[in-house]
Amino acid sequence: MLDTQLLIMDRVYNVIMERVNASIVSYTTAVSAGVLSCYVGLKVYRRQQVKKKALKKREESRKALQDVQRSVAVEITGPTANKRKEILSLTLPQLSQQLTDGQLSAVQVLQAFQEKATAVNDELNCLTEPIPDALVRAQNVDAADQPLGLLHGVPFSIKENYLIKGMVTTMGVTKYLDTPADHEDAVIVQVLMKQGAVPFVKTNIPQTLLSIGCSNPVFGNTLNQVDPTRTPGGSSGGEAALVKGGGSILGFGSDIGGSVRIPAHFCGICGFKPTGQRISGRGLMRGSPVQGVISTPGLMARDVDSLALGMKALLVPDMFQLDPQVVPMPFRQETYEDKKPMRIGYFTSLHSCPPTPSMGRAVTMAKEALEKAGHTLVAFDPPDALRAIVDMALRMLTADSGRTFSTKWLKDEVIDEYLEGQIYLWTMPHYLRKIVGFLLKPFWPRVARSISHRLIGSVYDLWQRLAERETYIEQFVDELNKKNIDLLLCPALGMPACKPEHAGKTLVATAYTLLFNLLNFPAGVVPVTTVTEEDDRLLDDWRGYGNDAFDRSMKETTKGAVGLPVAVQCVALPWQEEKCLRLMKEVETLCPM
Ligand SMILES: CCCCCCCC/C=C\CCCCCCCC(=O)NCCS(=O)(=O)O
Repeated sequence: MLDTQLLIMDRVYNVIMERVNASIVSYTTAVSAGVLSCYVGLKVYRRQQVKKKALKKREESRKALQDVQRSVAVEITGPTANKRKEILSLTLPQLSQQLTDGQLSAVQVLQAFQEKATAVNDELNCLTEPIPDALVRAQNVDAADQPLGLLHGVPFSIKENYLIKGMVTTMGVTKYLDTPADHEDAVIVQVLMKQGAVPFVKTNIPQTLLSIGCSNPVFGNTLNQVDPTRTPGGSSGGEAALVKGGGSILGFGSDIGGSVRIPAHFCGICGFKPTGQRISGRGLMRGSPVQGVISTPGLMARDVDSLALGMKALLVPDMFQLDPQVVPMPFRQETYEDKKPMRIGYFTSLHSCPPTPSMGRAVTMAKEALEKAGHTLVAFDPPDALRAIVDMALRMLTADSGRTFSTKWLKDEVIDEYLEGQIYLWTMPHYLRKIVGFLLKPFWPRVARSISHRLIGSVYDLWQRLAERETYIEQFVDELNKKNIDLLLCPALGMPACKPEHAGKTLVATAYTLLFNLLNFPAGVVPVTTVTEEDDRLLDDWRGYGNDAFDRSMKETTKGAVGLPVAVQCVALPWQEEKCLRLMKEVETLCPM
């Protein structure tokens, strides 16, 4: 009897447990499915909200730009239109002279540039927003009893990452759309305004600023006027596109790996980045607070004299007071105007990153012209460039394993279509870098090396890298001294303007610009030629470093670039901005475009 009872109880227990188990499984499945769909739903919802927010801002900025455009519209054939054409054809020194003499008014000049800038924007999408009180500022300049400074009444444009009180600064990231700058304008803007200049528009950038393209989910993609299927470059791409289109006479950007020089070269204008702390970077939002690769503001214009005047206007006591970290050294006009023959080092290629054919040809062209003009050109081979670019610069740029990207800038953001692949390069985990590097090494050693480079794992590691950089700078300077040279002429980049979809795959081309951020030398680019049919033919046999993935992307994007501008790069020793600009001016004079 007891046995039967036990058996029945056992069966009942089993039946109950089976049911309980079954319901636990279905309950757990249901809960997990619920949690998962809530998570996915929330993600999708958040994404939509981010997209909506971005589109709302884009629409607002489009309307604000249209309002400006309407407010300055005039009869195309009337006298005002003719005067505006005349204003737009002047160089910066001519324009500031005529404003100072009272031949032109600040309002008249501002309106000419507002009309042109908005027209260029209709074509290229290079502007982000108009600066709201530009007209009032121009009116105040006109009301002054005497000229206010070197740039009395000159309108200028700034990259989106320059803070302007009351305006948002986003770097193409929507989480910053709700926080307009409440403090003060960037120091550069303050100093230029004290010199009588009028900031009037902000220009487009790539999301996060660490790209050589110019696209972001808030303001969209900017086009290159010379070939709209190509990018104007980055990160100061909107600025270069605007200056090239004639919508601004003086533009300001920032540069940690070439962001002023690359877009200037892609668009066919002049661009200059000084030594870090020669001009103030205070009030600029940065893509990365990296150590050892120096980010600095820079200038863009159609000619070198305009860059020199821009520098002169900045290097004044107002700047040294507003930012005491800036070296208080005024512009040395006599060095810029010096006529003594120069001794210049040159190279047409870095062994670790050979440029596509037009880039080396441009250097040879400028070298021969300089020699003919009486200067001495000496071959120079930058020491250990691959180690400098990969083991020092790239390693320091990715020192935080991409955490600034993934947690600070891009968490819960829509990532720009042209940035997606590149983000992976910054954020790839160390173990994966090692595996990918190991697999690629036998076929593409350079690609393997730049992917699998060791991340910086400790403060000790960081100190070692910073010390290595110091030693490298000394080694580089020693090599220059041995040859008795303090100026360099070299390719502006590894290739002419690329297509936006190739911007992330051709970063290797930045070896030429990044090197001088690592060294912290002043450097600028001047257009000297355009890509020819012959350059395009030579490209067919071009293999670069070893026809690896980097070379193939550079080749693919360079194919068909006939007619695109090609610049050379001029470089000087730290604090020798005036010498660098002098070499740029000489190249510009000897190789007119
Ligand atoms: C010779 C071998 C090369 C190996 C591969 C190197 C790959 C290079 C990878 C990355 C280079 C980073 C360049 C990033 C573009 C920089 C754009 C820029 O300057 N942005 C400005 C940011 S700022 O904070 O406003 O200054």
